[in-house]
Amino acid sequence: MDSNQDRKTYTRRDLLKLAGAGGVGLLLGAGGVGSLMMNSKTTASGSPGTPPSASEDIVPFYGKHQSGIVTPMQDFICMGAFDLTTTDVQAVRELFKSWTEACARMTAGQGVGDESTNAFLPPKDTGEAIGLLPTRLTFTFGVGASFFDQRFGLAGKRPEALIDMPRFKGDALVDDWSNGDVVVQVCANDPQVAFHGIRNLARIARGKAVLRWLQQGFQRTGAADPKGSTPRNLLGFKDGTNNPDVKNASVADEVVWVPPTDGPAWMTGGSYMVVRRIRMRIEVWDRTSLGEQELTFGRHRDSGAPIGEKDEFAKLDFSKKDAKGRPLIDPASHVALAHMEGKVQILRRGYSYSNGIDLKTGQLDAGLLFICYNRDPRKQFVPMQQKLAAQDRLNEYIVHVGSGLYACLPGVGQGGYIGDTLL
Ligand SMILES: C=CC1=C(C)c2cc3[nH]c(cc4nc(cc5[nH]c(cc1n2)c(C)c5CCC(=O)O)C(CCC(=O)O)=C4C)c(C)c3C=C
Ligand SMILES: [Fe+2]
Repeated sequence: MDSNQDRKTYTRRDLLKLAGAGGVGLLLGAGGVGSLMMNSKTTASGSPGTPPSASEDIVPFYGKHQSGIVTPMQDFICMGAFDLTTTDVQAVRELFKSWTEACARMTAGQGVGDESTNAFLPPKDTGEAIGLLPTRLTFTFGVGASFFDQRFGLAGKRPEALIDMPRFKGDALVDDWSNGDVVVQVCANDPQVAFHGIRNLARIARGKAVLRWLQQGFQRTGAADPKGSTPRNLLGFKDGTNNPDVKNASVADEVVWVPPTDGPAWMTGGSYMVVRRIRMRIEVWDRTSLGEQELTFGRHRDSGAPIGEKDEFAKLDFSKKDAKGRPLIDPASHVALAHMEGKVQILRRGYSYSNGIDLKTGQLDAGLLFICYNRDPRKQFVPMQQKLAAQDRLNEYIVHVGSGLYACLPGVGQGGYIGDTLL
């Protein structure tokens, strides 16, 4: 590494401005952003005790609702479920307090805990996010049905909507990839920042909780698609086109947030998160004709438009017929069924995953980490999935292998902690 001679000192804000203008590449040689940031006046983000980085990289952790639900999707996810190993509810409360503190710091671009200077102790922060911006890091916590079993004396507080998920036709669920006492969805625009988030939560949990399952996921990055068009799933189709517009608060209230009238009171402002790990039979799909693929979804692959239309956002009109009088959008297509006659909506927030290959078959182990939020899964996700599981043309190409339903806690106020309305 060269010396600091002749190096102009840039603030983080300077750097972000240049990045926005596309100037960083011109300004920096192979030493790149990291070296410049480490030598700049501001200490590297991620090192304990440093000031927060530029606001555009921060999604506030504290608020009425948890972030990571209606806030815009980031490019990467690292999601895991923990099983509690303690049976002491006070220890769970302490864990949730420690997690809150760590999340508030990490989302603000700081490391976990105070700076570690004792060479004889392991550092408090694991270090892989030192020098990295928080890249809109969010943490979203939920508790599963097992959180309300006899261990913590919370059985009376289990929400009625937190049902045991029914078995759906075709399910091939693996227990190791399902359920869990506490789920944490960690999203960021950098995979290492997201991984650092969940890794440090697991570290803090030592002696109180262990990871039961973990799944990383991705979508196209902002760098590859600066316009931010609808991302494509691994079957090549635009996925998310007809998601409800939750920027509109009344839509979010209708579809996502638990109102006081639904109860229990501690869930007001929370939501229910459904996770389905859905493996895709990619090799079969890749041998399927374009016509069949489009028939399966009810949309054109390249434009994302409903069959017979040109515009991705054209209204789905199931009454339209072709020259032979057959519906343009097949009634057994994915969108025709998932549309639920326009009466039921969910907020989808899924990511593609790729876990290498299945060593037994040599086939790709890849698919969709399907995540959705809804106000009451008994009225939204469950009837929708029942219909899809029974009739969807897409079922030929997918299999559900993991599942979880979680009560997503309300947001945390300053000075509060995750789950403080429940614990
Ligand atoms: C039970 C809910 C749903 C599951 C499970 C699900 C799996 C799944 N979906 C795709 C790809 C697409 N889904 C699309 C639309 C769509 N999907 C659901 C629900 C589930 N999908 C809904 C509610 C909708 C919107 C229906 C509407 O009213 O228009 C689309 C089309 C584009 C879009 O609107 O997003 C695609 C593509 C896959 C690959 C998959 C399982 C692997
Ligand atoms: Fe779908």
